[in-house]
Amino acid sequence: MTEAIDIAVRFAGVRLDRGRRTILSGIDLDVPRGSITAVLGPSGSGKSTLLAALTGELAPAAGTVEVFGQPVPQRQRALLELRKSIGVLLQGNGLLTDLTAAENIALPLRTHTSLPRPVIDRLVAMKLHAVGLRNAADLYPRELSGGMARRVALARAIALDPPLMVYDEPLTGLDPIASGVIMNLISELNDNLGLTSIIVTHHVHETLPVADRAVVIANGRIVFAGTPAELEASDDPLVRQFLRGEPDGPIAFDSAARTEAA
Ligand SMILES: Nc1ncnc2c1ncn2[C@@H]1O[C@H](COP(=O)(O)OP(=O)(O)OP(=O)(O)O)[C@@H](O)[C@H]1O
Repeated sequence: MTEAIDIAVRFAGVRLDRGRRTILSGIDLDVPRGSITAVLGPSGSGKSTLLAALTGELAPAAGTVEVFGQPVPQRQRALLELRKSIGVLLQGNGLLTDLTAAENIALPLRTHTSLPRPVIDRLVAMKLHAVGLRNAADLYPRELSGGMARRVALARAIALDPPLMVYDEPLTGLDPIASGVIMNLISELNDNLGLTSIIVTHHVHETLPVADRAVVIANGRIVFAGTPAELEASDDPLVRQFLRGEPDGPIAFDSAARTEAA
């Protein structure tokens, strides 16, 4: 087996700019196939920007981003193909309010496949089962708790059986019990379906237990990459400041983040 086959996502010498501003630079990162990688960092550090490069929303100003050995394409058609292999769970869930849970999950199947209705119904039932919501098929988003809605969004994200899952702040707005359920599901789905998962979050303590690898972003670069145990043991002042959530230290919080926190 070649090395490329074992690597699901590779960033090599990547610089990411927003307008004239460089948000991240010198990004070298390998995400092993089958792993769960937690991407951690303070608000405004560039975690979502990193994801945008992975899904092709933002082209790197320098370096290369590869998904399953292929450079993330710039051309729209090739990009749409790539995106079918990446399941994305966004903070806001993005469920359509006038569709039931089952109809929301069926949407990507209807849009991207020509499978007959009974097959789609079957697949939707399987996805609902996978997230533990077999009985919620006919409920509308307004009838779901926050944790249930997140699970429906997760079922929709895996509808097309993408080999790579990307989670952007999957715990936002959830109480500790619902958070535990979601983290367990992310971990179970990764193992049972043979996925690779990248979780962008500032919920360090909830995420590290299910992660194989952790990456910390701060001050425009990767300041740590290793196992969760290595992260906990790190004596790097930047890492310690982030883990302890201290406002003062070597991490320079940008003004946008400061305004948000105020
Ligand atoms: N579309 C955009 N146009 C211009 N600047 C942007 C855009 N998106 C993000 N930024 C800026 O890039 C920086 C990094 O933002 P990003 O959202 O990637 O950080 P983050 O670590 O995901 O933050 P959070 O944890 O708050 O979601 C911020 O200073 C932000 O203001």
